[in-house]
Parts: sequence; C-alpha cells; structure tokens
Amino acid sequence: MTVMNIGSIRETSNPMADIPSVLITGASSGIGATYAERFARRGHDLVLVARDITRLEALAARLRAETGVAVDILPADLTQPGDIAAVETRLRADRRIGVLVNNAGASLAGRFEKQPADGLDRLVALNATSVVRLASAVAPRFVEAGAGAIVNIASVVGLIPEFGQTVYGATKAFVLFLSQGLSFELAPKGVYVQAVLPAATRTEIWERAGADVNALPAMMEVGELVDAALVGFDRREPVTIPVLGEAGKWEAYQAARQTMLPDFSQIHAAERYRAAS
Ligand SMILES: NC(=O)C1=CN([C@@H]2O[C@H](COP(=O)(O)OP(=O)(O)OC[C@H]3O[C@@H](n4cnc5c(N)ncnc54)[C@H](OP(=O)(O)O)[C@@H]3O)[C@@H](O)[C@H]2O)C=CC1
Ligand SMILES: N[C@@H](C=O)C(=O)O
Repeated sequence: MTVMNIGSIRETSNPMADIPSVLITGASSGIGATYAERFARRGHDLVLVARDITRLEALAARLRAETGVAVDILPADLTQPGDIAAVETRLRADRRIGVLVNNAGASLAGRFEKQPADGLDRLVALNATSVVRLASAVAPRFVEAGAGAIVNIASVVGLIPEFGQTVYGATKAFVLFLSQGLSFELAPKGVYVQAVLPAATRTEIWERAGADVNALPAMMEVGELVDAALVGFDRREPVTIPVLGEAGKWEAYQAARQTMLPDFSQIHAAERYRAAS
C-alpha cells in the first residue's frame, strides 16, 4: 500500500511509516464519525473531539478493535473557552497530529428575527470561531514542518443567501473564505487546506435543529459524502463540492469574482455612483 504523506507527498513502501494522526472535531456522530472511520481504515491514529463522552468512547473502542489504530478521545465543548483551549494545546503539543478536520458544527432553527441572540452567538462560536482558533493552533507547527493538512467543513449553504438560514450560512461562508485565504497563505509553505462544501446530508444535524429528517426531501448518505470529500482530499483540491457535477461551474464563479479585482483598486467612486451634477 502506498501512503501519501500530507502536504509533501512522499511515497513509502512501509504502510505504517509516516502516517500522521488525525484530530477530528464533531467526531461523535455524522460526518465527523464517518471521517474517523475512514481515516482509521487508512491506518491513521485518531484524536476524537466532541461533547458526548459515551459516544466518543464507543466509537473509539469499535475503531481500535476493527482497525488496530490508536484512538484518543478529547471531550470538549468548543463553545467553552476552557475546553477549546485544551484542544488547542493538544494541537500545538502533539507533533504526531498532521491532519486537523474542523468538522464540529450545528445549525439553528427559525428565521433570523426569531432566533435568540445567545443561540446565534453559540452558533458563531462553534461554526466559525472554533474553526479559526483550531486552525490557528496548528498552523505554526505545520508551517515549521512544511507539511500538514487542515480540512474545514463548510456547506453549500454558505453560497446561498436565498436559502433562508442566514447566520448558519454566514458561518459557512466564513469557513469557505477562511479556507481559501489559508490555502493562499499556507499552500506555498507545504500546508494543504481543504474546504468541503456538503449539500444536504443525512445526519443528526437536522433533528438537533428540530427538523424531522424523514419529512425532508431525499438527501445524500453520509458515507457517500465523506468518500467524495476524501477523493478531493487525495487530489489536494482546495475546494471540494461533492454534489457539483461540473468543476467548471465553480471555476467560472471564481473567475467572475476575480474580474472585479482591478476595480477594487480604484480611488474614485464609479461613474454609476456619482451624484448627478
Ligand atoms: N448534514 C448536513 O446536511 C450538512 C452538514 N454540514 C456540516 O457538517 C458538519 C458536521 O455536521 P453533521 O455531521 O451533519 O451533524 P451532526 O449533528 O451529526 O454532528 C455534529 C457534531 O458536532 C458536535 N458538536 C456539536 N456541538 C458541539 C460543541 N458545542 N462542541 C463540540 N462539538 C460539538 C456533535 O457532537 P456532540 O453533540 O457530542 O458535541 C457532533 O459530533 C457541521 O459543520 C455541519 O455544519 C455541512 C453541510 C451539510
Ligand atoms: N446543515 C445543512 C443545513 O442546515 C446544510 O448545511 O446543508
């Protein structure tokens, strides 16, 4: 089996050599738990982060038994400063960790004017602040090593203000922008950054937000989502949108955005904004 090391792709005949550990947030269910299973089957030791200790312990025991990899659990509520600090410390100190999967996240039911400010604050803390804090914790060590990978789970909703999940979508737009910016800054230094944009995927996020997933339109199964995201990961794709059939549509979107850049260096208001004299 050829093992590709993250960042600098080195091939080795020894299947157990140079396989970095993977720290996955939101690993107790859904996409995170599936990433844990897939990376364990690839031979990566794991550090699993979430709040539910019982579920983390059960998953860890199963993966140890089924794959033989080492699995640590690190219970943490990523909206709580003391807890996220412990995860940051692990990321800084544990030099075996070569992949960070920033997956933990939630959505919030209701329309903006009905959503409580405290709920919105927690949503931003989990979906956005925790992502940037954990990336910040690990980036210096990855840059120093000239290798490493940061996988940030965004969402297609971050591209759809019309979807009506405004703050959730805003957090996902933040994750996408953060990932693209980090890729611009860190890829030249050997660090791979991937934004993954799932569409609707069958996980507990729906029930946790008060929806009946069985009453919703059909959606992707979580194993198919993660397997597609890992195809993008293995290709070192900076932005992976598993449901997008034509890569050219994303490339055209990026190109259209970049056509505006020369205008952003203008020092006078555009003609269309000049008050009629
Ligand atoms: N399912 C979908 O349709 C889509 C999901 N996504 C994104 O995928 C990611 C994973 O969600 P998904 O698997 O669907 O949903 P799940 O609800 O199944 O998983 C969410 C995970 O995040 C953890 N989590 C929730 N709150 C906290 C917290 N405060 N601190 C630490 N961990 C927390 C949960 O564990 P615990 O409760 O044990 O803490 C759980 O492991 C999210 O970022 C989501 O926005 C993106 C697009 C589509
Ligand atoms: N989690 C879903 C919406 O709530 C999504 O990101 O599609």
